[in-house]
Amino acid sequence: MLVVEDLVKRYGRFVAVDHLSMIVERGHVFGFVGPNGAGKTTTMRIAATLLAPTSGSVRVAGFDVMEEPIKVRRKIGYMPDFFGVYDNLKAMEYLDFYGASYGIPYKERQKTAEGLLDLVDLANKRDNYVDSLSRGMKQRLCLARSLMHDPELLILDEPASGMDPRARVELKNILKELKNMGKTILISSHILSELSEMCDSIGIIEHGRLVVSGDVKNIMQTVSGKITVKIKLLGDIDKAVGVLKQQPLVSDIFQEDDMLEIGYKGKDEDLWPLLKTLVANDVPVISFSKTDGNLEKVFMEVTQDEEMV
Ligand SMILES: Nc1ncnc2c1ncn2[C@@H]1O[C@H](COP(=O)(O)OP(=O)(O)OP(=O)(O)O)[C@@H](O)[C@H]1O
Repeated sequence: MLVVEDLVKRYGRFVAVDHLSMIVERGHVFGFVGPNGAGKTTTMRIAATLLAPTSGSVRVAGFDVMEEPIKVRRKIGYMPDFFGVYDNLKAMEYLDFYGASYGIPYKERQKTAEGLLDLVDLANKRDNYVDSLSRGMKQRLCLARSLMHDPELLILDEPASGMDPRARVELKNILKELKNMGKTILISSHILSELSEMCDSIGIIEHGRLVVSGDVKNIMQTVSGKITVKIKLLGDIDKAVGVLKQQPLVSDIFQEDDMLEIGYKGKDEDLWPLLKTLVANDVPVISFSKTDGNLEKVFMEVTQDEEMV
């Protein structure tokens, strides 16, 4: 759905995006993560046809952003990180205004706007002035605005920034619904944990370069080279630790009460022999499960800027 190839953007001599290539598959939610100034907004603005690249290409649904920007704009819904709203309009009028600018007939855009106000949970604010809405509500309205022309690809630049925890959960639910509706979503954040649960794949960007990208689980395994296994025990922790220490594929062992968390350098199919060994040694295992590990650790491993998570 979105193909970025060898993209470069320079501001004078400063390189903001440095030979970046990535692919966002149709129907996927792709998390674009990186510290402040990494080049996320620049990349997204180029994909949204608002900024010209220095070199390289970006294609949306097969259309090049430089060669066919109008066609690209029909395909995308863009929510910028900073946006203005027209304060003398009511929520419904605001969406209607955007619908009209896309040339959507009156009846159709009224129906679409009502549906979108429902989706972003603002139906009860349809006749309130935009100016009077809270920041989180304005953000949701802006998301609804970007959906008025039923785009296939949503480009959301830090949509959760400044939202309180409740608003973030609500945003996650809205994005889930949009994914179920078949939308492709490119969403950025400098907070990895915000994205890890809702994304199919992520790309980590630093200094304009894509440091790592792909399926969330694969990334964690590739980068850290190990999987994490949680083992719950009915006592006899020392015995379990003793047995685990003798296993060559076990790299680290952390203990928390009756739970052990281990780093395991094997593959999925190497896990059952480990469980078998524990049980054969009379270790009282009551649960044994592979977890997704800690994405934050991966983020810190592949980037150098300590302040970002
Ligand atoms: N118009 C501009 N002129 C000069 N430099 C710019 C311009 N726009 C962005 N930059 C620089 O390019 C780099 C990338 O900026 P960008 O906004 O793309 O980063 P970001 O990853 O979106 O960061 P943030 O999370 O802070 O929004 C930054 O160092 C920024 O200062």
